[in-house]
Amino acid sequence: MSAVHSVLALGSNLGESRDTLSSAVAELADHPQVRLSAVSPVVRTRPVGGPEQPDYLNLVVAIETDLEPHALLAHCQAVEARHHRERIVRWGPRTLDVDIITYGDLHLNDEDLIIPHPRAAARAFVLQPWAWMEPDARLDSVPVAELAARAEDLPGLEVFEGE
Ligand SMILES: Nc1ncnc2c1ncn2[C@@H]1O[C@H](COP(=O)(O)OP(=O)(O)OP(=O)(O)O)[C@@H](O)[C@H]1O
Ligand SMILES: Nc1nc2c(c(=O)[nH]1)N=C(CO)CN2
Repeated sequence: MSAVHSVLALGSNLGESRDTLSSAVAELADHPQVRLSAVSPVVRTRPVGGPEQPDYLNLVVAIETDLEPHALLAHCQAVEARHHRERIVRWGPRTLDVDIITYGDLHLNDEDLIIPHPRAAARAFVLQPWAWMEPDARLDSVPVAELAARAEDLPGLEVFEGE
């Protein structure tokens, strides 16, 4: 089977977020069945949902992978765990969050894994860095740049590094 193109979104708003994101990208790529193909600029974003909490740093990456979706989720969660990710409050602050946004054209709705990520289409903190990384990208056939322009959290987003 040929490798599948997948987009992952990373976020951090506790600890040394910039360093955490850099090591997380390296750790995601450090797998025999994962090849990193692109990394977006880093953006600083206002928290969407949840309690009052610090701003986030967010980025997205594109990978080519032979891992099947649940194995990829397990790999993402192992990387989160290495950064002492704890889930205390829904949408609350975290040292590291890694979400699977797309996995080829797959649509999946399992108890523990929904692809495309169900909230990605409304989140500028995912869509804008993705559109910068892959200007022709589409999510369910809608251009990602268009979705980003419509997202309510776009005004709070600024480039932190890389553009
Ligand atoms: N596409 C996906 N990527 C990552 N996790 C997913 C996905 N779909 C479902 N999940 C499930 O969501 C669970 C909760 O994830 P998590 O605690 O990271 O949510 P969250 O980051 O607080 O909120 P959100 O899902 O809105 O980003 C995970 O344990 C995982 O099983
Ligand atoms: N700005 C921003 N807001 C969020 C984020 C995030 O990564 N960035 N992640 C969330 C849960 O996944 C909830 N809210």
